[in-house]
Amino acid sequence: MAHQAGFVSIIGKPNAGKSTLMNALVGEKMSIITPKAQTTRHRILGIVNDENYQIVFSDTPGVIKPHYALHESMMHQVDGSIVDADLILLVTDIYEEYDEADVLKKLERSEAPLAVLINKIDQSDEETVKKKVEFWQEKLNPKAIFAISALHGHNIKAIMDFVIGNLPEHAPYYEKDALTDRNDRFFASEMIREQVFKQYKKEIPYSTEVIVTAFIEGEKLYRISAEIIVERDSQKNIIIGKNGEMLKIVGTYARRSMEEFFQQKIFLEMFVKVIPDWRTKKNYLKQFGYE
Ligand SMILES: Nc1nc2c(ncn2[C@@H]2O[C@H](COP(=O)(O)OP(=O)(O)OP(=O)(O)O)[C@@H](O)[C@H]2O)c(=O)[nH]1
Repeated sequence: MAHQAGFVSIIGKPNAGKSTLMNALVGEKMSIITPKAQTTRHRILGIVNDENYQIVFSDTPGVIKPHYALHESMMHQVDGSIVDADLILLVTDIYEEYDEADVLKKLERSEAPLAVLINKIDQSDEETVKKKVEFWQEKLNPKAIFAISALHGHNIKAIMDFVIGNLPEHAPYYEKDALTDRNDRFFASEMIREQVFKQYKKEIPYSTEVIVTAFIEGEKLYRISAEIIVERDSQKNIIIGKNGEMLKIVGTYARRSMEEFFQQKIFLEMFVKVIPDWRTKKNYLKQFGYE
């Protein structure tokens, strides 16, 4: 049998459940998940390997109208993943009020086969699901529609079967033992960012970036140093919290996630640094890995 391989892009609005789906499909925690919109800032590859196929999933930032340079970079990554796609999975939230115009506009650029995934059906009822299926059938006439719960793993197998059934014949794009294109430093910084999104309110998560400055793999433990970057002194104080309590909480949870992910004891130290308006400055964005 000829080997199959292809790029499968997971696209949708913020908070639709793209990262949750990606992790469910890949069977590993590749992407961080939080209840807040715009958690994902980079395109992240999650690779599923089998003797006969290689599926390269892309988790992407939620589609928004860009308000500053960071958003522009995020949307470029979405565009790139649509151009590359052999197959597109459009993730929609069952509660979304049919306003997917921005996403649909982006999809116009692609001729790749499309499946619409109606997510979070665990929070819904049969009648609503049926109406949504009819809506998408009418609107896009996609190759397939699945009603799913990414969180509860409902219908994930059906999506996998669909993907494998529509994967082109191709040699593998990555080594057959590769899981992702990202390195350990990236995942460490994402696990800190996940806690920043979970522990702080309002604009703090959106004003924050995390950079891992040292990652030393000792025999007994990994020593990880990171900078939490914010835009203003007032934000720095909030991140640190009274007597450093908030930063301690972030560190504790992030360290636990890292210990699970790396299967290693972790020593984590973090520093908070102010870079005024980093989100709008191309030179900093480049330095932080946004193209
Ligand atoms: N009830 C329910 N919640 C879900 C489901 N899938 C995802 N969620 C929740 O929806 C929220 C957003 O999930 P994510 O996977 O981070 O969404 P995303 O589309 O990657 O979000 P962005 O990074 O903003 O683009 C989280 O709180 C998830 O737990 C689902 O099937 N059912």
